[in-house]
Amino acid sequence: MQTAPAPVIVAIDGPSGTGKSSTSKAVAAKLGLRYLDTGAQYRALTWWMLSHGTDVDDPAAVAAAAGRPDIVSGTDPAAPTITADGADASGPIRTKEVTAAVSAVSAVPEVRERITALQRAIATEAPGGIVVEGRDIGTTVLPDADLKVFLTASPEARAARRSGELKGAEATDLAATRAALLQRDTADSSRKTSPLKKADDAVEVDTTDLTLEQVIECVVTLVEDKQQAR
Ligand SMILES: Nc1ncnc2c1ncn2[C@@H]1O[C@H](COP(=O)(O)OP(=O)(O)OP(=O)(O)O)[C@@H](O)[C@H]1O
Ligand SMILES: Nc1ccn([C@H]2C[C@H](O)[C@@H](COP(=O)(O)O)O2)c(=O)n1
Repeated sequence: MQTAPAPVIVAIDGPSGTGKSSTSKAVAAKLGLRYLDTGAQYRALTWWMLSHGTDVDDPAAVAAAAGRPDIVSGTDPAAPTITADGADASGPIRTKEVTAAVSAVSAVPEVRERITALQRAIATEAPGGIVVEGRDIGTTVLPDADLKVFLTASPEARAARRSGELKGAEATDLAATRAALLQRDTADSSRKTSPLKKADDAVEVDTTDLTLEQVIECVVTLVEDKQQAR
């Protein structure tokens, strides 16, 4: 009788716009794994705080509200979902207001403690394995992951990619897009608790001159190599 392969845990980290979400979703779909977007969890909590009058610039107020909403992530890579107290947060979490506030909210230790516990529970319960993407997955959330990947890309490439997703005047303002993502990288890398950082044992993939399909293929091969080596 054949035994089912042991679940595989894949951690994908990197700065904003390096392709973590697109790559992770596609890799999970190809390999039959679950998928968790941890940035969406921090964004959903930020959205809930903004909608409930929490002063997101006051770490004490953020800490006090950190445990209040129920944040639930659906982990099907073909249709990931995110809700806060039952409300669909998938649209509102992509607004400029949430993007501008999420680094401050996610820097608060009580927020990280709560969201990290959620992430670990989801990863442990994933049947067959999971691809988890974020900033501190390989270093803090899942330090025993079977494979850790750290995606990078030049600021110019990342700004051009992000610009392609925006509409109207925002889409053409490459310099402003570049400045905003570098500002978020600086905040995420310099916070005290669990900053954005490459794990020592992560494989770094520079995606600047790679197509999305090439990056996906590269990560699928890395996962398959790990599975075969077990
Ligand atoms: N290698 C690539 N070549 C060209 N475009 C890409 C590549 N990888 C991703 N993209 C595009 O860049 C944009 C940003 O990608 P994605 O959202 O996956 O990045 P991310 O690292 O998850 O960003 P964030 O951390 O801000 O959520 C998307 O429009 C995506 O289609
Ligand atoms: N593991 C994580 C994931 C995300 N964050 C914070 C920092 C990001 O700026 C923000 C939004 O993430 P994105 O949707 O752009 O991937 O959430 C974090 O601190 N740790």
